[in-house]
Amino acid sequence: MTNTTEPSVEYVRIFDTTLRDGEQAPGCTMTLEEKLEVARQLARLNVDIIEAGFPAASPGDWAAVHEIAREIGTPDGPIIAALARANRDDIDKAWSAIQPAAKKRIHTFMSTSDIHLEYQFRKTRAEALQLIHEMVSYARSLCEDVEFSPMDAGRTDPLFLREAVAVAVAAGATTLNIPDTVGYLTPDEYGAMIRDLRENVPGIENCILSTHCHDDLGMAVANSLAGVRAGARQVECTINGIGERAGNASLEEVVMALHTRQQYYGLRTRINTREIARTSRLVSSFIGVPVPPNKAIVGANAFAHESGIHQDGVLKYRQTYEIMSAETVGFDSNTLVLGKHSGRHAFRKYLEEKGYKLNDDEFQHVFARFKDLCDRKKKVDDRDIEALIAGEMQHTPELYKLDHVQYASGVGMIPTATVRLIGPDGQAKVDSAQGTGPVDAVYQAINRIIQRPNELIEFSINAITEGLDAVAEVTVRIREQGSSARLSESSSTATSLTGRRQSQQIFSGYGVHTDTIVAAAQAYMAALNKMLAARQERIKAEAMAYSAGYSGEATTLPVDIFGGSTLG
Ligand SMILES: CC(=O)SCCNC(=O)CCNC(=O)[C@H](O)C(C)(C)COP(=O)(O)OP(=O)(O)OC[C@H]1O[C@@H](n2cnc3c(N)ncnc32)[C@H](O)[C@@H]1OP(=O)(O)O
Ligand SMILES: CC(C)C(=O)C(=O)O
Ligand SMILES: [Mg+2]
Repeated sequence: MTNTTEPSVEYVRIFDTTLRDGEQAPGCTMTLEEKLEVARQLARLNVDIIEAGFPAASPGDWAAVHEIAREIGTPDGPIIAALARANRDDIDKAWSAIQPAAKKRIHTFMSTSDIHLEYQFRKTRAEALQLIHEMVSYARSLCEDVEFSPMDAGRTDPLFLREAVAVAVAAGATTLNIPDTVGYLTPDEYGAMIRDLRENVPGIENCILSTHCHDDLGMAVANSLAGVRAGARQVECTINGIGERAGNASLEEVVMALHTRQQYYGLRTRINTREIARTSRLVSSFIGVPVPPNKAIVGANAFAHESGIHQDGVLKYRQTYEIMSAETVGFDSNTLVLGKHSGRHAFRKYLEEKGYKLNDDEFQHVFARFKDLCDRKKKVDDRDIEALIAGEMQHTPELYKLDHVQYASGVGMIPTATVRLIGPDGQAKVDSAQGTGPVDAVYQAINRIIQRPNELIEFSINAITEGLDAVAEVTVRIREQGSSARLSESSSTATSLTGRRQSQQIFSGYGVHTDTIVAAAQAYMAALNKMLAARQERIKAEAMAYSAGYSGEATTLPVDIFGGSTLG
């Protein structure tokens, strides 16, 4: 007898059928190499039994089972099982395929529900019992570890189910797997079915009872756990819950329920839970079926918190909103996702982790802009936040504030824009202009208000993130025109007072917004504000120099430093 058939109240065997029932799901077929890789990972996960396939289905299936038995079925490795219908040929193929494994199991099955017997098999109950007896005996004559499944047990007359299971036990089955093949039962019913068999089938106490639940009504995991509560000590399940139709009980959910609620179930598995996430990713990538984000245990959101209240709680004490840790199932850590529902605690923590040092004002300002961005953009990621902070870090003196921008442009239209700026005196100034395009129109309208001649020497636009709601990042560089000032960006005002002609100063500005034209307007305003602030500084410095007795040529005339009457 193998170790899996030793009775143990404490221990639940995990029978993984990803490579058999899982692979039966439409679109989930795997190549031999992929199956082998999954089997390697299942061994790392430490499952007790790998159902490697259905060798009679095709030569390819036989070869895959054989290869898995050879490589993975080591003495310390899992039991390698193969499925066979209740006929000699299938059983022979299963048996030959698992030969290389140190620990082998033949899993044979036969329907017991009236609906299957009458319509699919065209057999009487008596004929079915006879077949079960013959084929389990035959399998047992080959292999000491034989599992029998009464297919569609969930819809089988309970008294006949007792009889069928009793026949299989008498014929030498060591594991009795009770499938709810069509996912019809509720947890109460499934648990009662297992309990009934446990209490009424002679000899069952020497066998392992097993669950095999399908998810047609979304109850596969709950049913499996009800079976365990009723005495089952093997659970058949699949990675990510893949399998026929709506799938099987998901391995990760069953295992983590037993792990997390250990006190409730009083049971353990041998699974190395830290391998769960990796196994899930591997299977998902091979079958090309993504794991839904809200999938329990392995979904991208399973350990992610976006809402501010939850983030605040988790930051203060993790268990406030987590019943298990992400690390336990093999993720690096839980995540605090920054988004529309995030609060200041999480945003501050994020900035700290990224090494940003913002003072309180900057923080409040960036946070407000972040929330504003979240309202306009579905997914705000690191790059968006970097852009927001870069914008904040510009420290541009906002002499003129962009208060309103509106534009109209399109085929057959003359691009037109209206802008409203709040000036240094707090007064709103509105103007409109036409341009060669919407950006040009906006810039012309701004120029009409500020009236500070400048040359646009660089305009670059970049989509920071992907998608239609991407954030646009605009950088502009302008050069002041018509001023007698000839200062390089790095030169000091004192140097200018020497009257030496130097390269004209260049000012850059940066804007970020989901509306490209608004980002362009912000960038231009940032550059203009820098230009005006620099001019203001120069005027102040010259005034100080004159009052201190300087008598050389003036570079800037101290008239209205902001507006249109400024002399150049
Ligand atoms: C609930 C489950 O998951 S059951 C497992 C399902 N898995 C598969 O079906 C694996 C992939 N299957 C296959 O490749 C093919 O169906 C094969 C190779 C197994 C059989 O193919 P075919 O011989 O062409 O038969 P087909 O699939 O059309 O019909 C199934 C036959 O098996 C019989 N059968 C089904 N289950 C069993 C069983 N447990 N014991 C004995 N016979 C069975 C059916 O009655 C039918 O027999 P019939 O031809 O005498 O009517
Ligand atoms: C072959 C059996 C165990 C099965 O997959 C089912 O009945 O769902
Ligand atoms: Mg099944």
